[in-house]
Amino acid sequence: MWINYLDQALLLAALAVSVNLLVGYAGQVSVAHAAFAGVGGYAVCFLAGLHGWPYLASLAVAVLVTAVLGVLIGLIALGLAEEFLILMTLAFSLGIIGVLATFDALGGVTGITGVDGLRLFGKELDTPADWLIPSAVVLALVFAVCRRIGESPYGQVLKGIREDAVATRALGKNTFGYKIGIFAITSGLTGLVGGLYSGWLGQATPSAYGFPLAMAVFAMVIVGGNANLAGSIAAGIVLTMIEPVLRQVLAVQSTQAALVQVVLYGVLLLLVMLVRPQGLFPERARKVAVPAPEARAQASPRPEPPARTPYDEADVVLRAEGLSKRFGGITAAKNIDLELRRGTITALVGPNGAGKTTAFNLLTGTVVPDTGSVTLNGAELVGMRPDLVVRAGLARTFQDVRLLNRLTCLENVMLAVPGRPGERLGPLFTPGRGVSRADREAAAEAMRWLEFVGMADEAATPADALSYGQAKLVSLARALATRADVLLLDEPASGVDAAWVETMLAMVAAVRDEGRTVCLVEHNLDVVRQLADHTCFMELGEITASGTLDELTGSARLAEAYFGAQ
Ligand SMILES: Nc1ncnc2c1ncn2[C@@H]1O[C@H](COP(=O)(O)OP(=O)(O)OP(=O)(O)O)[C@@H](O)[C@H]1O
Repeated sequence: MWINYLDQALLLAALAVSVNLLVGYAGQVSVAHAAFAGVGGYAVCFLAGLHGWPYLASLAVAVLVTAVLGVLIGLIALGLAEEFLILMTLAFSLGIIGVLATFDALGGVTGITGVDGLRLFGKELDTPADWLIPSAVVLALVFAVCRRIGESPYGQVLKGIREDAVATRALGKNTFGYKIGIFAITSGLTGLVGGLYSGWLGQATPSAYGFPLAMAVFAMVIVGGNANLAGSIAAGIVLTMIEPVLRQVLAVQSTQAALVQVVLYGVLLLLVMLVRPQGLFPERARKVAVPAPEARAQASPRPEPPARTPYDEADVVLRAEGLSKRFGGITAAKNIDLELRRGTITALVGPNGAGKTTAFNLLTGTVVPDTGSVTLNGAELVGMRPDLVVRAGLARTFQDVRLLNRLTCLENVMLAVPGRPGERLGPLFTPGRGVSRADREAAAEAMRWLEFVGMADEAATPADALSYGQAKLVSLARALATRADVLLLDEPASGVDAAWVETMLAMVAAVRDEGRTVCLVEHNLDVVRQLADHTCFMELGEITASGTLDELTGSARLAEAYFGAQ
């Protein structure tokens, strides 16, 4: 009796672990995963139960079918905002269960029942005790896979997506690809668990995989703690055991016990969300070790700054021609021509709403222009995904900083370091030390950029504990760590307290002295005067004047329209 419940607890815990990888790490809330488990369960009962397939082969099909289903549904649902994702996956979950219940071959509304005689490795799975080891092995396997992914550079990218998908994409990550990938992996894992669950139940029925199961799994994830896989196991086992304890220990009737269990799930969920929204166990923060000073020194020493070339003689690195963008009736960008020259700083100035941030969005591919072209070292960027634009060598910072709050400063910057093998699944599951070695090197490189901006002492500090000025410096380090040649800095000094402005100015000048090309949007003309080699004036989406700041401020029209008010 108790062993039977333990089997169930282990399998539900495995479901909770896989859903936690999706919800807790990647922040993608899916209600469809209980239904994916149902697809796995039906696949096994249909193939092994009704058609005599070997159990292992039918489990493999269950994993494959649910992973493919995950990709298909992910492609439709994951482009949506998070609140719509919940609704969309709820709709898919109802649809999947509804479709399964319509096929006569799958037993219609009663499902496939009376499945027995399943065998694994020659052993018949008959009694609850027979299911204990397969259930424990599946839980261990799901835990190992989810932990490997979650606590790796891949998992760091997932957490980045959870914190701020736009900022993570601006660090060169294909966020949509990662979302599809993790949706498919967790779907496949739930399909596997469903295959075991239905085998253990001896049936696959629409009611077993409906909304109550989805809620039970959510309760386990939330009570156990987001991104805490061990917490999900503990919560999975404890919550599943409520019903048997009510029945066996407190002698509550079985139908009442099931009802009380559902009510308790609800109460627990409410309590946890009100009192401890992060779950009973906090997020299991992966400790990225702060590199020792020797390790940092070895990480690609900075080359001597090249001698500076006068602005007019410097090569054009980035050229925008005829960029235009309308949003409904608003012309946010009109025929913008812009040249950024190697090793120089260009400033974009102009009144609020002039289109400066839009210009950055158009250059980086965040917004697709209606017309025009952008070339970086001769290569066309228009039409390229924003993460590929970063990889091509054009990175940006944001006016509102957009650090990944629950990640440390070091993790924020590490995430920008390109080419980490642990961000791909293949190397993660290949034996060898390549992933951890590359990770140590990335940490040393990230540390070098934190040192560069004077933030090395805050490496282990979560980003949300920084002052605004510190956060802007870390965001600069993060842009530098992308190794992009051209940096677009959106108001690097705005909102920064006086104590940090000088540091920020020195940093931006140092970035130029390294030979990188900078374009900055800035309202503070003192900052522009100190930094910019060239200034473009924007109004109503157009660049209407350019030259040195003194030339622009000398224009009577501009002085009256804008500079006079400064
Ligand atoms: N996604 C969008 N949808 C609709 N309108 C937009 C969008 N993005 C920008 N705009 C509009 O385009 C115009 C230019 O905005 P933008 O933010 O680029 O100006 P800005 O010069 O950066 O302003 P600020 O100095 O205040 O940051 C504004 O009228 C703005 O409302």
